[in-house]
Amino acid sequence: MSQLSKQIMRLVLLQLKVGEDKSSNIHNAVDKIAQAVHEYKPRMVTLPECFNCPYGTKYFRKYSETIPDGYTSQQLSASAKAHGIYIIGGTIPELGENDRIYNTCTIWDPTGKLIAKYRKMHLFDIDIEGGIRFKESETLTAGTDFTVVDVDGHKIGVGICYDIRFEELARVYRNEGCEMIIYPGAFNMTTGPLHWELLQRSRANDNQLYVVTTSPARDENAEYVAWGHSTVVNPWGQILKKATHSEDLISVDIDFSIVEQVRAQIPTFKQRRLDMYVTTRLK
Ligand SMILES: NC(=O)CC(=O)C(=O)O
Repeated sequence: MSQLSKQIMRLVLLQLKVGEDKSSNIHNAVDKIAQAVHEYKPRMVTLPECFNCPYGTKYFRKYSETIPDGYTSQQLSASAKAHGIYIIGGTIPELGENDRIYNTCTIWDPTGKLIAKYRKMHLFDIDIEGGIRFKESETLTAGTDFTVVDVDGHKIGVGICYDIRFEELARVYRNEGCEMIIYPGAFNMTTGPLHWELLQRSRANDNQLYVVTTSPARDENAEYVAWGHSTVVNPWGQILKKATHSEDLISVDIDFSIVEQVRAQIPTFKQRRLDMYVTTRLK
């Protein structure tokens, strides 16, 4: 598969329609991955949060699967191998140890091997008056591990949706040397217009790295209506590409040399006053 240079990586974001038919959701993802490869020859493809299952607590257990031997994992592994690409496998409800359910992202290398998985660390429990109430913790368990993968010498951190609100997680990834953070995510019609873009640009600017989000497409008839607008933000905090709210496929060439450029020109990381930020004050 094409690799433009060590510094440039072609990425395709797949903003997919998701409905109640699990098999169609999975096969749509597999077909769209093939289409993306045919049209753009990417090195990496990213999928949305909950791409095989509607986003809702009542669905998670029913749609859950073990990783890596469940059907969805097998399909992603086969796609990564057939096309010789990395796949950031959005998320699926994972049936884990002790019958617990996690919201989990799987990451596949071009041989079809599962190189990492990430379980959503901050569960989406909110209650906005006149807006939206959602409580992932009714059915999900929070993850406890950070996930960094190395792709062609570039470190990429993984978070999921609500995780983007926590600057500490992004900072951990920056401290680990990440040049990009990928967040599969499904914001909604209340928080999407308010915060989706703001948070992506904030995390990118705070940490001087690329931020990539991949959302399900909007379905006005679903119980949870996703905001859409999968996005790529560069380390300057500028939006490079943004999808609409419908099913969409966007391709972008990531230039990792920009990371170095921004960090050299605005060296905030080195200028931090770690002597002043006493941890108790941050609590
Ligand atoms: N769905 C999420 O996890 C997060 C979200 O919609 C928000 O933070 O807003």
